[in-house]
Amino acid sequence: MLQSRLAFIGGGNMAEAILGGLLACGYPLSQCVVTEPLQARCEFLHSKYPGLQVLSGPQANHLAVNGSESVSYTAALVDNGSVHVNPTAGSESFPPAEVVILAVKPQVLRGVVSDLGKTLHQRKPLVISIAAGIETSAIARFMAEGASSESGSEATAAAPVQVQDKDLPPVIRVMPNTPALVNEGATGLYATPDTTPSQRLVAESLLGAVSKQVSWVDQESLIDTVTGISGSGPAYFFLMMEAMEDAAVKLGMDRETAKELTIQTCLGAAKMAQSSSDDLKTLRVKVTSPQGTTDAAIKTFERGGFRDLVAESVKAADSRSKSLAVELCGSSSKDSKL
Ligand SMILES: O=C(O)[C@@H]1CCC=N1
Repeated sequence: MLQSRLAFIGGGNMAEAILGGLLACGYPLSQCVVTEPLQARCEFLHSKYPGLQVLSGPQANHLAVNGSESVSYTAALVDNGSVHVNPTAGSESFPPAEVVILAVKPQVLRGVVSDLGKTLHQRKPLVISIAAGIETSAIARFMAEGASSESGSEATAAAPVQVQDKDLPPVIRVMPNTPALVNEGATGLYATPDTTPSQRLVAESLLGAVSKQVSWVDQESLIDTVTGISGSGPAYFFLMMEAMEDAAVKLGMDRETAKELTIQTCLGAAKMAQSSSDDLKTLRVKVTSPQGTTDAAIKTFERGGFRDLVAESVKAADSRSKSLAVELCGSSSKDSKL
């Protein structure tokens, strides 16, 4: 696998899932740095991944992207006083990041990217965003705001943008899902036209480390649909499993047995769907004997408007992803169909 120097901005669950998957595939720990504002989370990451560079404090993101020589790194620690690092890595220098993975919540992305604007503009790493809803054009705008501002730390909508788009780092927007935590993720990716094939390959192999399915979409608005299907999708299946478990309990089964049978049924159905040459409808019909038990259940689902409800729910997630862009960024990309 390609072994670019990686900076994870944000050390939450998805960052950890990607990092953990990469390390499990043999990606060198020394090529990764994570920034994380919460001290308890830093300590957790330190203890789970001994030797991992975990930076915290106001300069952490800049250090992670810029890298540091041994001397200035130590000086930065002393001068700043609030950058905490894994002591085992404290005496090492580390190079600038070639890939920056934005793994912070969409609500704080603007501040983080704007603050990093000058550094990103100078270093031009490949930027990969996993933030739901935030479009690549908005990320470019935040970088430009930060790169153009005097301090590089103030994000205001009115900041004059002097930096040209062509001078900004390329951005790839991805939507993984939480099964990445168990190496079973499904990820959608969208690359802006200024990314190169080798940058796309880097993104694909990084996300591929924790995803069994990696799919590119050619319109950015389809990332919102990826969110509606696979990003949010695990929750739909958990809801279905909860409902099945509750139904069996109501019929007199103990909860543990109901849970185990439900989970294995879900897993078995998914494995059959994945390995069979039959399409999903054929697989369903094959379980459904005419006038039998499954037929009774499926007819009840259909009468209750199950398909319309699912379509409406996926559309609601897709629409929410699009409206997040407007709420948090004040505008949407050209190809969004709002
Ligand atoms: O619910 C959310 O906003 C995020 C995006 C995809 C999964 N969870």
